[in-house]
Amino acid sequence: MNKLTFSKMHGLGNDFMVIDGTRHNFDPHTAPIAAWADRHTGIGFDQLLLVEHTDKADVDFRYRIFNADGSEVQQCGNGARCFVKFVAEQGLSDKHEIIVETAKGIIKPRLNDDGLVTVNMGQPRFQPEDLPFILRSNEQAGQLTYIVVQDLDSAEMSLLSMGNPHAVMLVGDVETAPVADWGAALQKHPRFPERVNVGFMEVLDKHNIKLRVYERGAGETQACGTGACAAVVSGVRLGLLAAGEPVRVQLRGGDLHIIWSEGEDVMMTGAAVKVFDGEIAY
Ligand SMILES: N[C@H](CCC[C@H](N)C(=O)O)C(=O)O
Repeated sequence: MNKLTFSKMHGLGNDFMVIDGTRHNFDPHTAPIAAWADRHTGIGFDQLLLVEHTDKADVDFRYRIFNADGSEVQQCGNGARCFVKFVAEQGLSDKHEIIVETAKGIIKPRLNDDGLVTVNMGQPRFQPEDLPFILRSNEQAGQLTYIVVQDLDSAEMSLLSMGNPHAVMLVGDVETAPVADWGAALQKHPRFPERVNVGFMEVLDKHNIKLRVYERGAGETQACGTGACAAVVSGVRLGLLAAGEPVRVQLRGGDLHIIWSEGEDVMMTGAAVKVFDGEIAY
């Protein structure tokens, strides 16, 4: 039997089991992640976050992310804010800003004096191979939007990567948006060989949006950090949101503030909360 200590944390209700892989000999490929993720018979979380050592120069930690279905993915924005708070609370670093290696790039989370966390999420990517998605013969790479056809309906979507893949569509009202059925269908649409996170964005004005996200491998979550970044990038590119100025993203679980302009890194600021510490034998 293995004994494993962990912290339960969340970023705006997007919740995590966080494990210190520098102190535990933890193998994510044999651990029962999907069983632990179950909210009735397990611990209950959207993603499992793993802190690991890295041998890369100028990088403090490696950050690995596993969805509730057990799939390992490239990025998690809400998780990044919890990651830096966990690292500080566990005494793994005394830095306020750490440099973190993920499967698809470097991010820099920073603990602010006001208790919020700001993360440099790096640059968005727009090429088909970045997500990946399959380009149709009548489309060009780097288009602002693409028409994704699902059964007899079609949706005009922005397609981009924040390290993980996102498809963002504009809706008139997030409350009535077809999140459950379109989210589930588009998440596994054949155009996305590694599936995709599906965002439903309602633009209120140049500095405010509402957003719901049906996450790959987890379903609709209370909030999605990379989804909020992808929505703001999409809105700025479409000329609907202010470039280089804070945009307030209202998610089910609370607000994130995102800043982006063409060619720049995406900056995300929001809360990170530790709920409890736990131990599990498996
Ligand atoms: N479901 C995502 C990973 C978690 C992203 C989300 N929780 C965030 O805060 O960015 C994916 O499969 O790419």
